[in-house]
Amino acid sequence: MTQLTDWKHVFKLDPDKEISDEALEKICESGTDAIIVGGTDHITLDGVLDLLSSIRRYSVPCYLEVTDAEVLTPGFDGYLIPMVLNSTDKQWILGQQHEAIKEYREVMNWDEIFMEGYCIMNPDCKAFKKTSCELPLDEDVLAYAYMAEHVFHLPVFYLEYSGTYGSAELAKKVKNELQNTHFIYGGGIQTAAQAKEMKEYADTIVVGNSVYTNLKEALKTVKAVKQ
Ligand SMILES: CC(C)=CCC/C(C)=C/CC/C(C)=C/CC/C(C)=C/CC/C(C)=C/CC/C(C)=C/CC/C(C)=C/COP(=O)(O)OP(=O)(O)O
Ligand SMILES: O=P(O)(O)OC[C@@H](O)CO
Ligand SMILES: [Mg+2]
Repeated sequence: MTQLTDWKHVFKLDPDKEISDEALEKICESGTDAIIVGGTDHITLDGVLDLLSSIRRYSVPCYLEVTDAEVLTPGFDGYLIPMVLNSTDKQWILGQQHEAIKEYREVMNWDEIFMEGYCIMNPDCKAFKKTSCELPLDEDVLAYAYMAEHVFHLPVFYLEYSGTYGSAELAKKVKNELQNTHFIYGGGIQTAAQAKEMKEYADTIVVGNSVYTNLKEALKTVKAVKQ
């Protein structure tokens, strides 16, 4: 199975959104490196389990991005745990994680768990509002990337523009800041050209909403970064 550090392209599917069997087949058979199941709002255990069982018809690796401890469930190939570095509220950096660790530490297998240092850059997205983020300047983002690698030794730094296409110039600067921490970019990728541009700098690009709005174009992003 492809390791997270080898991922070039992933699709992120939201258990709160409808997807047809036909669309799911195209996504899972697209050649993407993995599917991440995750979202910010209305994430229920039933929704997560339904999506997991549909994805399990295919061989693509499937990871859960844990945004609510209530939906933690076995059966995924791996678990991604966000820490929102530009949140102004400690609960989204360490607090929720701390509470969950008290409950789950006995069953935590660190070979399949990856902490993600998030920097959320779109003030209009749900995750930015929910986690009371402040919009960082470029120099702040670079300092967060530096902290992710050298202070917290996080396996992943995630530059998140959910819902809007971000700055490739900033992504380039972030890449230059990271040597060991894996760099994920996500947000607003709708076309092959955008996927290619961000993949110049990010180790992995994530395509989310556009699978629900223009699947045909979204599928082209896979080939664009794998050539
Ligand atoms: C039982 C079992 C199998 C256990 C396995 C062991 C295990 C994995 C234990 C984990 C324990 C642990 C530390 C859990 C953490 C729990 C937790 C709730 C952490 C907080 C995470 C967090 C900071 C969430 C905030 C929201 C956030 C950052 C979401 C990230 C995803 C994101 C930005 C989505 C984009 O928004 P989207 O929803 O797509 O927006 P649209 O709908 O507008 O598109
Ligand atoms: O939905 P989009 O904007 O593609 O963003 C993907 C992902 O980074 C969301 O967490
Ligand atoms: Mg989404």
